Amino acid sequence: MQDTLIKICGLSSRESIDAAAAAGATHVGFVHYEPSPRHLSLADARALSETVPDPLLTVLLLVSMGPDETARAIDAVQPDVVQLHGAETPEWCAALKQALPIEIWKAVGVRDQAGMEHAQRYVGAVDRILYDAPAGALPGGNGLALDWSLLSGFTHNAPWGLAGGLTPANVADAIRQTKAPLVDTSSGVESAPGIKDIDKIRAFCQAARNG
Ligand SMILES: O=C(O)c1ccccc1NCC(=O)[C@H](O)[C@H](O)COP(=O)(O)O
Repeated sequence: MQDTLIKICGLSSRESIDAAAAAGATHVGFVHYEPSPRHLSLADARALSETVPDPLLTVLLLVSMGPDETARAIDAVQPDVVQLHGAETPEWCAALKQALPIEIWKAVGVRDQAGMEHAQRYVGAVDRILYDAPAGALPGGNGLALDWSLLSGFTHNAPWGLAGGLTPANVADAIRQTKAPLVDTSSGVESAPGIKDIDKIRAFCQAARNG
């Protein structure tokens, strides 16, 4: 069986990137969304992404940005993946996927079975669907979990991942229950909003690898 992919999101320091790399994470996420405590300017996201060691992949998070702004952000940061975390439609995602040689992921907040069905509109339009809790104070990164039982018996027709409220204490259980091929965390490895905790990053990666 393939190892679970591990994304640590909302990083803002070289130290946390190095910790994620050393702990075996596969992806690191940079949030470009001004209301977020994890917001990075495009210049800061670019500077940090240049410090990301191979084979760690960089994910740029954008929220409901227009075409020109999106193109500017991607051009500035040069990520491996763009994670769209707002109201982006399947059509918009598909157009972006066609235009760019990088992966496009769509985060979708799901509350119930109908939400899971609705999310399937993105199959074929993106490279991965990331199932998250419904938006809270922020579109994502709220530390809220979705109902994992929605995923446990679900037939997936596209690559996917699990986000929302994952912590070092619950990630192994989440993987066992849902069989998620990728897990994503942000607030679960922080000591305060926007402040990553190196020990929690290590513990999360270890628990996910053993899950
Ligand atoms: O982290 C943010 O501040 C953020 C802001 C706007 C859109 C998305 C954001 N974060 C996304 C993530 O960190 C994760 O993909 C996901 O939502 C899990 O977050 P968490 O529940 O905190 O682990």
